Amino acid sequence: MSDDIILGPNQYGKAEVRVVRINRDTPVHEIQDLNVTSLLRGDFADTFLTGDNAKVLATDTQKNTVYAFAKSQGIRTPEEFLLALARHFVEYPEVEGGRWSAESYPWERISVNGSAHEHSFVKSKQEIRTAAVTVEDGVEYVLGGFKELTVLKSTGSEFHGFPRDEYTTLPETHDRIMATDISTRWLYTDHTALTSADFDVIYAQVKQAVLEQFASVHSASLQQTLYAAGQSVLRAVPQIEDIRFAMPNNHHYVVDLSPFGLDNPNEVFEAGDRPYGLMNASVTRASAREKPEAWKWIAGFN
Ligand SMILES: O=c1[nH]c(=O)c2[nH]c(=O)[nH]c2[nH]1
Repeated sequence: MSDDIILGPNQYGKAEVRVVRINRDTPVHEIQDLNVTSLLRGDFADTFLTGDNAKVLATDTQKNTVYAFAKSQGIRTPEEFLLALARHFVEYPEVEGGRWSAESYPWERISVNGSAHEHSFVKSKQEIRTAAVTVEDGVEYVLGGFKELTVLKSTGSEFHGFPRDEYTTLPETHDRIMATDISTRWLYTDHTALTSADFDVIYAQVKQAVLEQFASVHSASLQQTLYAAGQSVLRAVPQIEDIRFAMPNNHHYVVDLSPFGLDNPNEVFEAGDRPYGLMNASVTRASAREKPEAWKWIAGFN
């Protein structure tokens, strides 16, 4: 009896390969600390359908390749490292494309008597940098990004003018705390023209533009702040054509202190945990073709 079940889109590989690369070419060491995932797409139906592994490049081999490339190519930026891996793996005849992605954890030099130490570091997490390279139909797509950049402003945020129905209890506010953990990914238009320095420079430009907008926009909604941040990035960085955000609204509730005979003009808050508002949007150049290939299976951004 035949049925109508088929194998749909698929990929496989090694997730979360933790690689730390020290560059010791001079006494001033450099560190790159990545969490790399390699996922291959291509002529791999056999192993799913029958368990025939003749075409399967083992996930263990993919992991080893990450470590070997960290030595032989070095890691200048996450984006460049992932591009090198992608270009290597697509050389295999059964590999039609794939996704190579990374998180990058920041370390800064320990300061000793006011000087940056040569080989001692302290983890300096404000945010986690992310990168992803996708190859589909011979085209490379490069996403930069970061996640978990936690920000708060203690005034300069309002929320009112929303419709009220029988379930609405939220009071209108003209002064509130606004707080969020910014996650963003952006698509490079022409990554082939970028050098490693540019990837780092653009990363810093994006982060600065996003932070500046968060601080300086007098916000009528978190959605407005999100769009302003995206607009500012696209104006500042011509190499980016699409930037997407996920922003939870980390609510802060004014505590009612009147039972204790105390007033509370936005000074004491209960930091909410769950539930939280959640804003997702992409901000793009109207002239740019949509590129769903770059975003497919990027959780929360597609
Ligand atoms: O910035 C906000 N946007 C909303 O859509 C919303 N909804 C809500 O309850 N509070 C807020 N705040």
